[in-house]
Amino acid sequence: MLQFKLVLLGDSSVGKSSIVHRFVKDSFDEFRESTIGAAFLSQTIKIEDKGSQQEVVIKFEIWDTAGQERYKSLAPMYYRNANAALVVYDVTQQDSLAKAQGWVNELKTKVGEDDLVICLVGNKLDLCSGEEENSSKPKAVESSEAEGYASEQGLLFHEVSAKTGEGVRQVFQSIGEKLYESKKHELAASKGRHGVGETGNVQLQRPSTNDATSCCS
Ligand SMILES: Nc1nc2c(ncn2[C@@H]2O[C@H](COP(=O)(O)OP(=O)(O)OP(=O)(O)O)[C@@H](O)[C@H]2O)c(=O)[nH]1
Repeated sequence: MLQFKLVLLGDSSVGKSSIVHRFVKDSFDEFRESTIGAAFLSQTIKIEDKGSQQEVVIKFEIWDTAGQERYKSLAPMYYRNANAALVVYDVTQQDSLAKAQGWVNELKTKVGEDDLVICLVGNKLDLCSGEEENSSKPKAVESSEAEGYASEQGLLFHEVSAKTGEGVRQVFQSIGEKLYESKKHELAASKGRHGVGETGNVQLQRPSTNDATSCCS
């Protein structure tokens, strides 16, 4: 089993916790409370090795950070040593894309582009479907704008709804596949350099906090 550390970043209320809860527990809460500090959850997925067509199990150790401004200084503690980052914005709030872009810049400066898979995620797609008359809102961030930015920056890009579940699994699946491919290349390169293979479980960076379950929203 491969283990990867993943962090969620983004403005308050964009739906970071809701995306994680949809992925880990397949549930959604209309009245979710804002996260305090950060929350930790984990989930495994299976991906297919394209060469051998064998299934590979990937475990994500997920740090869901608090988006409120007063917790901003804590974020480096959670993105340090991360293998992947989900940078989330709300498709109905243009400002939230600017905040997401700020996080992308910070990650690229502080963690480095080669060490981190970054996925830009536009959430709350259901609000723009026009199906729910009472809650429906105009789409403030066009897909082409966010997608163009993501491709310029070399990021993965997805639009999702934590409420309906649309697209959520694909986010983690595509991150898992990308991390697995880079891990394979890394192992092949190290095998070439040292003339020896690596077998068994591969442990990647772990969260630096001792008690992973101590802080929850
Ligand atoms: N309609 C709709 N509402 C959503 C969706 N995702 C989240 N919400 C709602 O948006 C609000 C904020 O969601 P959270 O998941 O707490 O947002 P967050 O980004 O974790 O917020 P912080 O913890 O403050 O950083 C909650 O009321 C959710 O029910 C979605 O996909 N569609």
